[in-house]
Amino acid sequence: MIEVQDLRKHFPGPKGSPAVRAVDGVSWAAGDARITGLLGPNGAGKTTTLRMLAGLLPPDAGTLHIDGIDVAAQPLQARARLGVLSDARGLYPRLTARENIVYYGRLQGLSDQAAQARASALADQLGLQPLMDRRTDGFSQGERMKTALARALVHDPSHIILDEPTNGLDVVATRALREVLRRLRDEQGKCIVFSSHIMQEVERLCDAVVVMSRGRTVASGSVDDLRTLSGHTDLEDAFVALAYGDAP
Ligand SMILES: Nc1ncnc2c1ncn2[C@@H]1O[C@H](COP(=O)(O)OP(=O)(O)OP(=O)(O)O)[C@@H](O)[C@H]1O
Repeated sequence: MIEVQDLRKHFPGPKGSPAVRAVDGVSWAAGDARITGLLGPNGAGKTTTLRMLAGLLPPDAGTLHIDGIDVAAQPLQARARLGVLSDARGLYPRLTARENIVYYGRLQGLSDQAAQARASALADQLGLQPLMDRRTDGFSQGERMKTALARALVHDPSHIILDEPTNGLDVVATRALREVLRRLRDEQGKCIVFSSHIMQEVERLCDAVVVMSRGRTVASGSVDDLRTLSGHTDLEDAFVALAYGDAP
């Protein structure tokens, strides 16, 4: 389970301007064996929230817990339970897909043998086999995403966070990713959180949705709860009403 409580992060604004309130009082919880969507328009604070959860950025205030472990107080223990697929993907272009995955496994404390075995198992699971011994330089967006996902899963984390994972993916790759995430939820009980700005995408996959806007949590619940809360049956209308208030 992931719990985020009254999280805040401000960045200094350009000279003479007020600080950017990237995250300004965000609270939510994501349960095990569930897929939770962090839904918000551009600049809502989703990436900043996920970066703090991953221990990559210190919060100004608030707390983050993974299975009750305080990310600030015990970052290594928290990190061990977390698989992170960042927006940037961050693969080493001169290494093959296999080497990228194994290297990360080694960083996570796996033996070489265990990391190699995990890489092969994940390659089967994600349909990566034909790519495993190619350098990732020149990989397509979908190939990069699959490799980065395998790398995020190499240490078999119980929690997985994904920042806009379908960015740049075609419809087939998007469907394949959805299927993988469903299997991780249903067969392995993983706690999965992913960010998106597309309501329809969240509807197809998520058990629970947290709507963020301007650095705050503005609504949370099931997709049906959000429809009821906003008074709109059309999902796009519901999202616009919740995220932008009275905007068109
Ligand atoms: N390092 C930084 N320095 C200054 N401002 C930042 C920094 N990182 C993020 N911001 C600002 O914080 C706000 C929230 O950004 P964030 O990337 O978290 O939003 P997001 O919801 O992930 O948006 P998107 O969907 O466009 O990726 C934005 O206004 C952004 O410009």
